[in-house]
Amino acid sequence: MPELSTSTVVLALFGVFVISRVVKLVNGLKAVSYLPGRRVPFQPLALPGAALPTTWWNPGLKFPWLDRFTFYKRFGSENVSVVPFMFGVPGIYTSNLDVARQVITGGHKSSFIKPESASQALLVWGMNLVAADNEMWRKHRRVMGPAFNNKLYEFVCTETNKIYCDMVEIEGWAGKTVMEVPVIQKLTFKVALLVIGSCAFGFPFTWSEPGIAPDGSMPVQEAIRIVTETHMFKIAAPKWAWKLPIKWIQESKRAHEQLAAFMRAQVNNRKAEINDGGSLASNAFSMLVQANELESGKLRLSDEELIGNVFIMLFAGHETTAHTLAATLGFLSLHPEFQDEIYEEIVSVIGDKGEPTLENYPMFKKVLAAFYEALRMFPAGHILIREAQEDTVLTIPNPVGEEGSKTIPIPKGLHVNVDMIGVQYNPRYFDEPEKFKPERWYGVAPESEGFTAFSVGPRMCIGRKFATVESVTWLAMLLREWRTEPLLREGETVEAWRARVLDATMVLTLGVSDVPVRFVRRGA
Ligand code: HEM
Repeated sequence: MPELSTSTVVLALFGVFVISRVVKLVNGLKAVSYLPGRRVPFQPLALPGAALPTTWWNPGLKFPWLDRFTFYKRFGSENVSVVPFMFGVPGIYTSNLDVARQVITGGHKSSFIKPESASQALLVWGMNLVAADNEMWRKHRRVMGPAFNNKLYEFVCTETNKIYCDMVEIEGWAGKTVMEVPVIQKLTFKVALLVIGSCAFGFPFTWSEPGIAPDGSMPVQEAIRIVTETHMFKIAAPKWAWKLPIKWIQESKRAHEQLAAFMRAQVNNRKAEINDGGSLASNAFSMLVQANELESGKLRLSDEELIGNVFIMLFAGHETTAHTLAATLGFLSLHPEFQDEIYEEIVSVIGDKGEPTLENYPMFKKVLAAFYEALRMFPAGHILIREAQEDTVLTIPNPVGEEGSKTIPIPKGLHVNVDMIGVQYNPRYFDEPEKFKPERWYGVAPESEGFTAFSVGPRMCIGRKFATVESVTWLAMLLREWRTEPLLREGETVEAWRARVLDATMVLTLGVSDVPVRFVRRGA
């Protein structure tokens, strides 16, 4: 037999590789029923595609944001496919709500679930409502549901008022006429963390930095802050990385361990209190334990699941609310006329000195509209990933102006991703979607499903009212006293500020870039 030269072998292997990639592409195209779209080397939502920057050849994580005006228009459809030929699974991206409803509404009969790869990051503290599917989801929602009630929202309202007053005092705003805040997220993240700390966890957090406890242990407030800030490391780092003698890694490890022990003790304390007939506190943790004690057998959550649900409130509710508040102030800085309308509304509801209450929360229609509009333009939960757990079908409505719909087969394993940015910028639902127009929400009931950025159907965000009560309360307190303006760099125009600042950052959630603002005291 003639000997094969090295170059022949390399060429043959290369040929096999090319053929295998062509086969992968052809299979991918078949899986998405040849829907038009992008053909790319890597799936955008998984490694390595997600880690590489968005370029002409790699969509990356940020493409739904960068292409928000053009992606669906370019392919003439609200449903577009992204098929990788090197690595990853093919997927359909939808900006259509009828299609979204078919995949995200869940329920025990749903053909779609959250893929394991997407839920993994959420399981650090135990199974929870966000990560669960099918029967497991029903079990968690049944226990979590009762904790989200008016007693909790009243507590959110009073705590937010208190946190605002602490902020003014401790940050030294009292008596000042101008306050420059180079990154408003520094404040909004702290507000959101303290509100979740008090109202979800039930710990009395304070605006001033907590010191080290006399026995040298880390205070809970500090542990929660560290755990929140190092969450991505916890998800991504291999076990050995935790042994590295790097100060912040060791600090994070200590924070995780202390918090885990603390939470276990807290579950036991709360159970004992409830079983002894003690009065029920207003925080979500206590109400969750209470609702769970009423369940029995398979319907009862384990201690680990209870803790998983308390933590998921932190991860689902902290960054999302903080970034939306930052975006709201960013947009309002560009719209002084709208701020004046908001100011009049606030004074008409609570006067010059009063504090917002849950009762008057629905009267802050314009404050809420500003928050909802900022959320529409920066939808924090920007991508809802689902995977077909069996062969099924999707009904796809025809383009705007054409009656009817068509049905396409969806094979098991295909990803159908609801592109929330695509939905919120879809002209079918919002006219002039790229414009900040809070008035589009006037007259829409606060509980309406129209605010789709919180998702739709039974799996809609359970923390929606928590987030809006907190945000409206904080904004009402702030905007009654202060006017917000863009904090410009030397020689910068307002248009340049807008282009620099109102851009997105994207990791687990979508946020706005650092927002620099200047607060000017009203009447000064
Ligand atoms: C502006 C703030 C918020 C936004 C934009 C937001 C958005 C969302 C979205 C889009 C979902 C659906 C996710 C999916 O199906 O994959 C969701 C679910 C969820 N959110 Fe929020 N959220 C916010 C605040 C909160 C807060 C404050 C909490 C808790 C205190 C919270 C807790 C949850 C939970 C537990 C779920 C899972 C619900 C289920 O699957 O039944 N969220 N959120």
